[in-house]
Amino acid sequence: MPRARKRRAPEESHDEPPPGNDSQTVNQPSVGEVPRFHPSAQQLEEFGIVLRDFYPPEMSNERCHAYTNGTLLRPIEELQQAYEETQDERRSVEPHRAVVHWFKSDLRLEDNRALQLASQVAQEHKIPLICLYILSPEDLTAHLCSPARVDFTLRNLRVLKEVLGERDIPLYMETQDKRQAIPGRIVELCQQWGANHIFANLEYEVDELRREARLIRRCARQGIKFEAVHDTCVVTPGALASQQGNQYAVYTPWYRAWCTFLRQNPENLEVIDAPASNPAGARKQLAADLFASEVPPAPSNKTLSDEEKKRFRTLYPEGEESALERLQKFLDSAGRQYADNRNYMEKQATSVLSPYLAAGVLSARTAVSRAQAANRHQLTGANAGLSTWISEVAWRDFYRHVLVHWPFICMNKCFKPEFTNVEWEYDEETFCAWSEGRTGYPLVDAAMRQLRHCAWMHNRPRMVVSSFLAKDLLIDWRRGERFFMEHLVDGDFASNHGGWGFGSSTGVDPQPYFRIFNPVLQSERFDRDGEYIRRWVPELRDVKGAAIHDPYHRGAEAIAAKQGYPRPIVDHSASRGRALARYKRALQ
Ligand SMILES: Cc1cc2nc3c(=O)[nH]c(=O)nc-3n(C[C@H](O)[C@H](O)[C@H](O)COP(=O)(O)OP(=O)(O)OC[C@H]3O[C@@H](n4cnc5c(N)ncnc54)[C@H](O)[C@@H]3O)c2cc1C
Repeated sequence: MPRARKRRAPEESHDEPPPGNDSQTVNQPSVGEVPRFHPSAQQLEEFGIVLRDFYPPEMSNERCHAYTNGTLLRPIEELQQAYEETQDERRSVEPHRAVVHWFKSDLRLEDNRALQLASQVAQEHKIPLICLYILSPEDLTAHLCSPARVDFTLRNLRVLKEVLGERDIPLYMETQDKRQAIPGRIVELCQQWGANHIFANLEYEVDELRREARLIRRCARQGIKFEAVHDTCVVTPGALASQQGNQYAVYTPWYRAWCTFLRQNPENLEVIDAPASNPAGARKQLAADLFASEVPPAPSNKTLSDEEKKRFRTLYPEGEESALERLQKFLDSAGRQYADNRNYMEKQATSVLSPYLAAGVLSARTAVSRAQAANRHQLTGANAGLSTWISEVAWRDFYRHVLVHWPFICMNKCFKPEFTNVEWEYDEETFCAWSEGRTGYPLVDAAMRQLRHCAWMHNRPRMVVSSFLAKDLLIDWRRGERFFMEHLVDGDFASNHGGWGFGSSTGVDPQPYFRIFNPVLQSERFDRDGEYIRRWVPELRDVKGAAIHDPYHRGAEAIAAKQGYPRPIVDHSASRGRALARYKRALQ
């Protein structure tokens, strides 16, 4: 972890309630030398992009640069500072009656670093391990967690409780309505259980890093040692630097460095053991209500219908056993042809492991380690399919490394802040047509309907629909980013932001903004026979041949119109010209 330098902690906390919902604060110059708010802040609030119940208005581009050039302290550095400030108190803490592991998005027993560390302390001191999960409806709302993702989490908690119980380890679960109350509640529970040690795996989003920094201090004041450790990435953020010592902003050289690092430090791919069972007497020693704890219900704004629950259970069965089985099956079969097939939507050629990786039911380390073993112990070379798949899992690491170094991307800003100056359209009707799959572009519509039905979408159309929203419709892409999070079962901040940065050309991708996907050509290339479209757009089921990709211009107008399929809402070449002009103007 980088050492924290003495710098200013930012005045605005992404975690604290905003200083008042006062639109007059927007556009005001800042206290100090860095302007606080961006001129379009009000618009972003009205279009539902910045959630002002939780966050301050959109920050100025100057503040983003202040994070980049190191004037403002990054959240990971605030965390490091908390560790340094409390090291004396922490050093003197001795284990007491129990050790706690706090589960967040690491819902598994196998290959879980913090859980194993907690287990080791418990075993060494012959005291029981207690596991904890806190559901925060406010966090789920602030972080735009989809009902499908909440349901998946709750289903996995049920399995976790069972498998932990087999090891006499209790999983205590509760709901905390106010997310600000979580650190205090954790301290309270540790005191109640006589636990002086608590472990958790780090999450790299801004709210979480700042919460953990506060928790380190709060615990230390109470004689409790809180350890938040790196686990979710195969290679820890900050471990890779360019020759100039900088964080990489481009994937290809970063990926080369990632492979080199793993070859030189193969222990990073060693899978970690599951926790040992609690001592035989743990069930008697611990309060009975710990073992009787029930999985909390989904908050009312995150519930699914019974039909949806059933559907998602079939599509994404819960539990790490299911995840490992899916992984192995993929590596043994489709994974070997992944390089050739992965872009074809109808081939089912990808692993669909993203829900498991996002919720931490499967660790990225296990995924890469097993793929490497299947690939004759190579990260690259040997089988092209498996090598390409490893490089895709690496994207997940890459976007987390980017998030840690440029934390403002987690605050409704893009990696290239100058692109927040693009004059976006804030048109609700057009946005609805896109989100409901009524744009008249069959591939876009099929993909959006797949998302609504499966809470998941294949990667290729994710790229197409994000580009379509940002470029063809010129709608502020951050609304699309939000919509994805609110609907995806695999919603993951870093990967989603990275994907939207790619689609809207506002992110780390080095390609210039004038790369604009043509949705019809993409459809012809990656859904050659139109099977994907026919599956998700029933209005076009009877359309034959190439007309499926663009029915109104290829002689299938009568069928499309009869079935009520909409005409294209924009003309691609005209909207392309409009996008190029707007992007160019923003940069000028
Ligand atoms: C606009 C947009 C939004 C996206 N939002 C998310 C998101 O919220 N959550 C998410 O997990 N992925 C997201 N992705 C990345 C990617 O589309 C999904 O990870 C992938 O489609 C999941 O399917 P799979 O598990 O079959 O992937 P596979 O092709 O089997 O890949 C294996 C794993 O590698 C990782 N991975 C693969 N491609 C990427 C990528 N481009 N970026 C980051 N990780 C990747 C995922 O964890 C995935 O499960 C997004 C991509 C775009 C373009």
